[in-house]
Amino acid sequence: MTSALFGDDLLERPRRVVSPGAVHVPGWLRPEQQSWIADRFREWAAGPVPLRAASVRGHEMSVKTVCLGWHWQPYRYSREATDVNGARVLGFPDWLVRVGRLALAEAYGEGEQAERYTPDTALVNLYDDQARMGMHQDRDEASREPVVSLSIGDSCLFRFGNTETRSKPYEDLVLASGDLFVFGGPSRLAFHGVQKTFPGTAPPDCGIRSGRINITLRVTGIDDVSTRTAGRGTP
Ligand SMILES: O=C(O)CCC(=O)C(=O)O
Ligand SMILES: [Fe+2]
Repeated sequence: MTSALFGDDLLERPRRVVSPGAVHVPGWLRPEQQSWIADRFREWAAGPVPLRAASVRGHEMSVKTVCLGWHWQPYRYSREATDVNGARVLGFPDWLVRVGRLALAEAYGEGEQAERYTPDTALVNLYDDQARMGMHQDRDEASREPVVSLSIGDSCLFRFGNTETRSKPYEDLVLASGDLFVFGGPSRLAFHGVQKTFPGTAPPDCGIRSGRINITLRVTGIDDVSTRTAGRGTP
């Protein structure tokens, strides 16, 4: 009873700086926010670019992804999903920019960095019970602004390592539904991956019954001016 009232689960999983610039905030999204985002996920997955497993060096990833703003494929960003169906990806919604700014303020404190943070792409991943993600760096962005990660649904075992190698030292932590994880600064290029999910752990009110959604907000650092003026005739 009191644990439901006073959130013992959150007391047991305190907010934590995992390494300099990498901050884990358990239970940051409220259940109604999680389930609202899960509804948006279903809209995004409906297209124009469907969820797809990206191919990395000829191997399909076990995770399925849909992108907003810019489409990611190994190892670049484009407006059109040329490796899927050629359609232009959905725009990056304003509310997600706001979420990104709130996330940075939560992780690093209020201030100019949080106010100015303007993510322009989101990689939205869906994990089924077997899916995992090998150790990698997020380094296809020209910008080194932080990555904001939001998790909804089943918990997972997340491995967060160092910037030099895929191997130790690293730390394994559980990312549960509603958790925020931000990595920037000296941890921006840390290797990380998802070892496994824990099927059946999605809370009943999170908006998905099974599986895990992870959203990473990023700043591509792509200068769009060349695209916009490519038609010439600009005075
Ligand atoms: O699912 C996660 O928590 C991490 C996802 C990730 O590392 C990525 O999309 O690059
Ligand atoms: Fe990543």
